[in-house]
Amino acid sequence: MGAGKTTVAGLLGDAWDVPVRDTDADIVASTGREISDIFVESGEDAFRELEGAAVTAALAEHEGVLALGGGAVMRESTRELLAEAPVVFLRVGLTDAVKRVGLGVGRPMLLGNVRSRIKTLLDERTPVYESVATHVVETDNRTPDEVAAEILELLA
Ligand SMILES: Nc1ncnc2c1ncn2[C@@H]1O[C@H](COP(=O)(O)OP(=O)(O)OP(=O)(O)O)[C@@H](O)[C@H]1O
Ligand SMILES: O=C(O)C1=C[C@@H](O)[C@@H](O)[C@H](O)C1
Ligand SMILES: [Mg+2]
Repeated sequence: MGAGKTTVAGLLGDAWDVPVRDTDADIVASTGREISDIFVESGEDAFRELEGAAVTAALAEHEGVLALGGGAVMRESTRELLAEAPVVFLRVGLTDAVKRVGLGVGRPMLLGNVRSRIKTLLDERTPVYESVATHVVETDNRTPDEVAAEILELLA
């Protein structure tokens, strides 16, 4: 969270002139509920089921750029589906992530102490992100435009 997946996906879509999808936005659109409401009302497991279905649908239907939710690749079936595609891991360090998410509003996985929650998630997830990625791009101290420019070069 705060790596810039949604932001950078939009820039790549503009640069390549291709459609962009975002699994978080797809879940909100298909359920008519905000992500934080899904977590509160139905729990994380229910959200992860919806997310798995959203990734499956997007990878089947969509040609363009797909931004995933920050926890999507923790699901094995999602990792398997992604094996067919170039996958860019936008790396963000703790300090920049904390600055970018602010109080973490609308990000239920950050409830409590935002800094400590981000540290825990980064520690748990970084090895998984690295295992799924075909490309790793550093985002600390770089603007979204600079990040997108590197990806355009990597995937040219
Ligand atoms: N490289 C960057 N430098 C500074 N701010 C950034 C950068 N990338 C994104 N941001 C800002 O950080 C915030 C979070 O970005 P964004 O929503 O794109 O992250 P995300 O990875 O999609 O997060 P989530 O996993 O919660 O969906 C936004 O306010 C965005 O403008
Ligand atoms: O990192 C996570 O687990 C999440 C990231 C967001 O993109 C949303 O998918 C949701 O807030 C959960
Ligand atoms: Mg996002």
